[in-house]
Amino acid sequence: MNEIERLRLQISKVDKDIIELIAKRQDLAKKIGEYKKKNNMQVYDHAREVLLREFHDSVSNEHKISATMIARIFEILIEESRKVQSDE
Ligand SMILES: O=C(O)C(=O)C[C@]1(C(=O)O)C=C[C@@H](O)C=C1
Repeated sequence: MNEIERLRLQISKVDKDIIELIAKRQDLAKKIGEYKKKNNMQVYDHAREVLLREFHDSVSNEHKISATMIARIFEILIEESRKVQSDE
């Protein structure tokens, strides 16, 4: 295997980890959705989303990667959580 093949194999493994972690996140969001339903809580929680944004910015900065890029990714993930919770 040459260098680019080795690197591409590593990228595929990382992508698999990312997908598995996204599935785990969605599962947790579903459980939160059930809790919210039982306790008559709204799906959208602005304060929590503000806190998450600060947390994601801080972790992005620690790793010296674009906080804007990470914010865009989490926008999609959190939108999906809200969708999953509203579908229940
Ligand atoms: O923490 C919650 O209350 C969630 O429902 C999870 C989550 C998220 O995906 O992180 C989703 C929707 C809320 O507006 C805030 C956060």
